[in-house]
Amino acid sequence: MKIAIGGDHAGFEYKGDLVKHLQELGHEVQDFGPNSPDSVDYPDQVHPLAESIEGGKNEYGILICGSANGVAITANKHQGIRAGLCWEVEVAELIRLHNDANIICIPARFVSLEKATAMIDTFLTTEFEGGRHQTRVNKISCS
Ligand SMILES: O=C(CO)[C@H](O)[C@H](O)[C@H](O)COP(=O)(O)O
Repeated sequence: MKIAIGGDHAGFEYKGDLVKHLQELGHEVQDFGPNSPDSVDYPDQVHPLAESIEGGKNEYGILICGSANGVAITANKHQGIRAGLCWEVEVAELIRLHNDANIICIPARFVSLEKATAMIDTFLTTEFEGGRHQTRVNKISCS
């Protein structure tokens, strides 16, 4: 799978380990940064990552920062994005199962690397359920 990953300085430490994990699983990973732990502004990484998914270059995205709220708010400004904030593995399953999310947002300051990894594995292996949920997803866009 083609996967985009990015976030801000608060997620930098986890991002390196997650890239390695995804590559070991055979995924093609595009890293949108940051490339150091120096403080950055998360929209600078989120917008190009979201555009790469809207344009079809990547299938799914992983955004990782401190609380995951800023990256989620920013990503969801894009019409073709459904970004879900996850803090439990079951939530990572539900954003795919019920919401057809194409980006998972991970709060690095509030979950362990092990949980972040498990959430990503679940996110990438869960299919959208469709049915009543497709009706709801179709109503999300408001413009
Ligand atoms: O919401 C956020 C960005 O998506 C995060 O919580 C940021 O990582 C956080 O706001 C960064 O705070 P800092 O004090 O500048 O490290």
